[in-house]
Amino acid sequence: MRDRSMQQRLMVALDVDSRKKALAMRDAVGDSVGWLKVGLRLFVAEGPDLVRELKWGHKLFLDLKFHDIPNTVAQAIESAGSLGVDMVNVHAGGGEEMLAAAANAAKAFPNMKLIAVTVLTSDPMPKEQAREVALMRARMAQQAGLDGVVCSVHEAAAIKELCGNDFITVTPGIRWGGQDVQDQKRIADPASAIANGSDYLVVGRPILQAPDPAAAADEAVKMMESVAT
Ligand SMILES: O=c1ccn([C@@H]2O[C@H](COP(=O)(O)O)[C@@H](O)[C@H]2O)c(=O)[nH]1
Repeated sequence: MRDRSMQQRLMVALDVDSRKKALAMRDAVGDSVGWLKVGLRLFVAEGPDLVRELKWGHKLFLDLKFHDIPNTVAQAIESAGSLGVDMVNVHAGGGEEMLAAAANAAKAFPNMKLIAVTVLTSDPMPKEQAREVALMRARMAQQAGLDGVVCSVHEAAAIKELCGNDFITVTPGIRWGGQDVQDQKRIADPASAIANGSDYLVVGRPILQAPDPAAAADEAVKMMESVAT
């Protein structure tokens, strides 16, 4: 994946509370990022219509971390697939049967990537333990037929080693230049993310709260490029 342009590997988390703010942020970042991520806040506020509207011009990651009984999650995956999103996720804590049901439902949408959250980047568990759990869940997700995982940069290289380079790693918890860590626990900068095998970097507040969001995204891209082969 290292040959793709770094903008195409950068996802901005649209953690805002209205359609108006989401569209304004999309326009502000423009093609400095390849992906928009819609998470709980925006989806609960604006619903599927906005997801349909946002998916033109950027790739769309629907980050709702489904975690429920297998049948319910499979149905939610079908709904996400019908929305035409490019990526959707479940929480690996839902277990093997839930992951397999999700993967089975996703088969009807071959252009949509299905990934699983391993251990939240905000989880305070010790790093070694987080790594162990993340590796175990990544393997379980792969065996269930998923395309990849959400993990921190600290686990990305080990997951690639265990599951292979084609198994997607999406890494939030990105901070640089002394930025406020906020509620994140396992963080890394954009260059380290690329160096550790992250395929996609998720950046929220460092872009959303920047005086110039496109400049903040460009800064991240520059750091990503500094270690690209
Ligand atoms: O383990 C996880 C899974 C998802 N996220 C999401 O990524 C962004 C990060 O936002 P920042 O403002 O850059 O901290 C946010 O939407 C989370 O819901 C995560 O952080 N960690």
